[in-house]
Amino acid sequence: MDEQQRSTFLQSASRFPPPKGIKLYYGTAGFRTDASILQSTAFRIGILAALRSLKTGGAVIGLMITASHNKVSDNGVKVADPGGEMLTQDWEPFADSIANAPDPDSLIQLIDEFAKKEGIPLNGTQAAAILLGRDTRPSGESLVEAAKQGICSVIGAIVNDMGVVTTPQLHWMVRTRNKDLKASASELDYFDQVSTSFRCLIDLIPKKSYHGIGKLIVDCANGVGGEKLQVLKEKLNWLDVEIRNTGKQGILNEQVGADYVQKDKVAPQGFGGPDVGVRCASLDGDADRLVYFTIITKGNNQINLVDGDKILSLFALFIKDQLSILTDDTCEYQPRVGVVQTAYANGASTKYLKYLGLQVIFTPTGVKYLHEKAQEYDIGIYFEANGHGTILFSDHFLCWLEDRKSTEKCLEKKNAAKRLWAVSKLINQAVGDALSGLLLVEAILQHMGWSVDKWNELYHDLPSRQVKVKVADRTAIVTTNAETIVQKPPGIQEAITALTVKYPQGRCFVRPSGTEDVVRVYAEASTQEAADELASCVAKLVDQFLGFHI
Ligand SMILES: CC(=O)N[C@H]1[C@@H](OP(=O)(O)O)O[C@H](CO)[C@@H](O)[C@@H]1O
Ligand SMILES: [Mg+2]
Repeated sequence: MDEQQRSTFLQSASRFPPPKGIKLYYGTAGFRTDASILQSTAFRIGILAALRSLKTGGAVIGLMITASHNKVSDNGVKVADPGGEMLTQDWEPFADSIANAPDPDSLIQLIDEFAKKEGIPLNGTQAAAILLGRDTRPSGESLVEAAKQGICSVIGAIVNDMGVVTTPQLHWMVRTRNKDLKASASELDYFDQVSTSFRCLIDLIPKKSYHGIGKLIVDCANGVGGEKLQVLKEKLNWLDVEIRNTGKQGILNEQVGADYVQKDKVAPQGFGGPDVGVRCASLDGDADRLVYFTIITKGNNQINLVDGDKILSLFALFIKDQLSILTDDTCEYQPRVGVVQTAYANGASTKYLKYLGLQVIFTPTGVKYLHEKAQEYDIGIYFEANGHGTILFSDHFLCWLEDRKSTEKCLEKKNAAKRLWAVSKLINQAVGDALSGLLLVEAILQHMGWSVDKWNELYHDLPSRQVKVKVADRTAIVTTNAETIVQKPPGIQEAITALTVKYPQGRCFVRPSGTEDVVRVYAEASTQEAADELASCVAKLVDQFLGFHI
């Protein structure tokens, strides 16, 4: 790096000392911790984002300040790569090392070495471009400022602050700008694209099968999703949607939102007796997760949960139906469809998807793994049970589809092509997006004329239980086979298997969490009592092998 660059780094880095005695990690979803200790991380990851842009030939890179479904006092920093996907895993060790560099000199040395190794020019000759966004957390503003200072300390870097946006909106903007350099890819463009493609799907519903499906109530986790869904509601003149928990009164993610509803299997705050039987949905704090539910009876907040696995099944079914209208065995080109899940997917969902004739693949937990796998297909559909997921379409498939859409003579086939095209425009192909996912669910339910109960009947979830175990060192557990088998410490897998085979339809696995200091235990069996018992026995086993007493 040249002298001017070195002195610019030195001056700005001295204003952002790292927190003492704390080690930070770029985990499953970027850095995430108490907001009060993130200033230096935001600054340093600002630098990283600018370097990433330089490395990718000046492509637009995203930097999002959010801690998703965590409590309001937390915050986080994560980076979006040129395709709108998560930062490449190769750069995570560099992110860790600069976040933890003890002083400006060691920080500059790390940057210098890394830039040399990666062949990144640090002499101001090339421009870097960064899009910045944040969720509604009060700490967001000052962290955005810190990130801006980091970005601007790389000479020639340009930063564009998009303000308060959902995480998927920022990823979408990054992807769209890089795909089409002329595209403005503003928030308005996002709303235009999703509302136009949603309307297109509704207009393509065969009139004879059209039935109204009634009101929808959406819990917005008191986060950013509330104000954005309001924009869509107005744009679509969508009268049958009621938006709750918009953050005007309640606290972000406190007993509200998709994570709370999915993990605790209860209705969020602000929902009750009058909502029994109504189709309800929950977004998380930064609107990248979505689940549906219905309240079962008045007087308690028990719900029927319609989770990410069921959203995945609905999408897969619709796509398969449209593809089978469009192609037959004589077709030269047979698009490859892949469905990607993790071990947390309910066994009944996997069985259903296989019964549909679809190829189901498993990856380790974490969107980056699922997304990467889904990219290998013409149509790759992925979801985590917690409601994060999307559909990816290959360029080759989209070219073929565009041609079919315009040249197809048969109206039924032409309409199927138009529907798939609209899905590719509506769904956010950068990351899971609760708002575009919600519109796709709504369009498909209307297309099918299905109630939420009918949808939920696609298959019956196997009873399951998830528990967490605190251990001395969770990294002592090493897994393989998409986290379903424990390799280390020796002996534990044999003991888990011996317990699991005692339960009809039993399935159980353990893995260290990537976001919390715990080991997670997941168990499934034919009854709830059996699933609970299996989970609790295996949790005891984990404690015996790894607990604090050894
Ligand atoms: C069981 C579970 O829900 N795990 C979540 C959770 O990861 P853990 O590594 O299990 O802590 O947070 C990740 C990031 O949000 C999400 O991708 C993942 O699905
Ligand atoms: Mg989230």
